[in-house]
Amino acid sequence: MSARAIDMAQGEARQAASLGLAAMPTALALVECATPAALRACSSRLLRDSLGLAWVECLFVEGSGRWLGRDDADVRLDCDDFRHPYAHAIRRGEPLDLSVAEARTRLDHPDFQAQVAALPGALRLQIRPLRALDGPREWLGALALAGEADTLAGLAADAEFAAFEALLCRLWARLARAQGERQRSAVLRDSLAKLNDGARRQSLADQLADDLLGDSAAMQRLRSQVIRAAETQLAVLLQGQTGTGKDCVARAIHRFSARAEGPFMAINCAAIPEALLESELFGHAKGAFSGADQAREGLIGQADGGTLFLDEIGDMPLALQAKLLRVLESGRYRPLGASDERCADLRLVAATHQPLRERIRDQRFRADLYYRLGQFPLSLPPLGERREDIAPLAQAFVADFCAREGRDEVGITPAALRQLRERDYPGNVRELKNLIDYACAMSPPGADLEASALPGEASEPVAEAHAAAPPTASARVDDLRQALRDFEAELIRQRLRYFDGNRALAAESLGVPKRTLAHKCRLLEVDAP
Ligand SMILES: Nc1ncnc2c1ncn2[C@@H]1O[C@H](COP(=O)(O)OP(=O)(O)OP(=O)(O)O)[C@@H](O)[C@H]1O
Repeated sequence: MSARAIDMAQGEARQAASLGLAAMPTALALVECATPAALRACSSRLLRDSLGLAWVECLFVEGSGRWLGRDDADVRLDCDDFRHPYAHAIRRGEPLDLSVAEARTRLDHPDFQAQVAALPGALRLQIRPLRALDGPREWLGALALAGEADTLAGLAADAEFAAFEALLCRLWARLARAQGERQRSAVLRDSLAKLNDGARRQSLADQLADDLLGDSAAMQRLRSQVIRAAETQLAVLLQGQTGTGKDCVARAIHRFSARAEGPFMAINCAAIPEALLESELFGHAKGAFSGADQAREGLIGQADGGTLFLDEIGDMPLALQAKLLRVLESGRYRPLGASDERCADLRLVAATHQPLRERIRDQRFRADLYYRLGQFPLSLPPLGERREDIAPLAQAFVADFCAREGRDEVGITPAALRQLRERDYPGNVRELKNLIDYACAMSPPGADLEASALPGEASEPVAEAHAAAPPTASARVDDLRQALRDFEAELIRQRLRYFDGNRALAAESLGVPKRTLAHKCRLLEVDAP
C-alpha cells in the first residue's frame, strides 16, 4: 500500500472512530443516571435538544402494570383506557403516529389533552412503547415525542436513535430491577428487624415470667407491656388492687430498662407522716428545721440516673403533688432550706390502688399530675379475674416456702387446689402467698398441702364485724367521714384482737401492707391489744 493510501486509510479510520465516539457523551449522560426517574428526565432532555423536538415526555408503567405515570405530575393514565394514545401504543406493542390535531379530536382523555394543549396542531406526535430487552421483557413505559413530520418519520430508520432507545431500555430495566431489589431488601430488612424486635421482646417477657408468674392472657399481656414500658423513659402509673404485684412490676420496669445499673429508690407515700414525706423526697439542707443538724439527700437526689418508685401516690398531700409535678416537668428540685436548685435525671414509676379519677373529682389529687404520671398507664388485673393463675402461683409459693425453710419440696392435693381456686382474694396475690405460707407451716414436712391446712376465708372476721354492729347503727350516722374512720378503727382493732396483736397477720388478712396498717393505727389512734 502506498504512503498516501495508508494516510487515507488512517484518516478514514480516525474519522470513523471519532464518529462513533461522538455518541459517547450522550451514552455517558444516560449511564450516569442513578435512578429510573433521573434516566427518564435525562433521555427526554437529550432527545429534545439533539432532535430539535417541540415536546418530549417519558412516562413509566407502574409496578403492577395497570397504569402509566408521569414523574413531574400526579397523573395516572390507565393502560386499558383507550382515550389516550399510550394505551393504544402499549397494546399494539409498536410506535403510534398521529397529528396533534387528530389527537385533539380523537383522544379525549383529560390528562392527555392537558399534555398536548399547548402544542401547535400542525406538529405530529409519536408514541413509542418501551419494554425491557432482556429478562422478563416487562413494559417500562412510553416515549411521547412531538415535532416536525420529517424528523419523526426518520426515526424508524435511524440506527443511532435505535441504539439510544436500546441503551435507554437496558439501563432503565437494570435500574428499575435494582431499585425493586433495594426496596424488597429494605422491606425484608424492616420485617427482619421487626421480627428480631418481637423475638427479643418475647424473650425478655419470658425472663420476666420467672418473677411475675401467671400464664393467663392478662398476665402475658401485662408482661409484654412491662417490657415495652421499660424500653421508654416515660413515667409509668401502675393501677391495681392491693397485692396485685405493683411493687414487683415497678422493680421489673427498672431491671429491664436502660437504667438497670442505676439506683432504684422506693417510698410508700401512705406510710410516711405528711410532715416527713417532703424531706424524705426532696432532702434538706443543714439547719433547715430543728433537728436537721446535717444536710441530707432526699430520694429524688438518690434516684439520679435510676428509677424513683412512689407507692400509694394517691395519698400524697396536695402541696407535695405540686412540687413533684415541677420535678417531673423541669427535672429540677430544691431540698428543704437549700438556696440552690439541683437536677435529677430519673424515671418515675408511681402506683396506687385508689381510683385517682375519683380523687381528682374530690379535688384531692391534681389532674395535671395524674396525666403527667400516666404517660404509660398500666393496669394490674385482680387475681379473681385470672383464676387460672391461682394453681401455678400456689405451687410456686409452696416451692418458695420449702426452699426458704430447707424442706423437701411438696405438692398440693387436688382438694386443696380446688379450695384455693374457689376462694375470694381481696388481698390478691399477697393474700394467696400468705395463705400458702401459713398452710405450709401448719403441714408436716414432706407431706403434700391438704385442704384441711388452709385457714377459713379471710373475709369471715369482716362479716363478724358487720354482724356485730347493731342494725340501727347506720341510722345514727350524721358524719360519714367520722363514721368511716370509726368503722375502720373498729375493724382494725377487731382484727388485731383476732390475731393476738400480730400486726403482720392482721395486715395480711386485710390485704394491706404492714406499713400501711401501722400508719393507719397511728392515724386512727388504734393501740395493739
Ligand atoms: N404475678 C406475681 N407472681 C409472683 N408473685 C407475685 C405476683 N404478683 C404479686 N406477687 C407477690 O405478691 C406480694 C404482693 O405484691 P406487691 O407488693 O408487688 O403488690 P402491690 O400491688 O404492690 O401491693 P400494695 O398495693 O398493697 O402495695 C409480693 O410478695 C409479690 O412478690
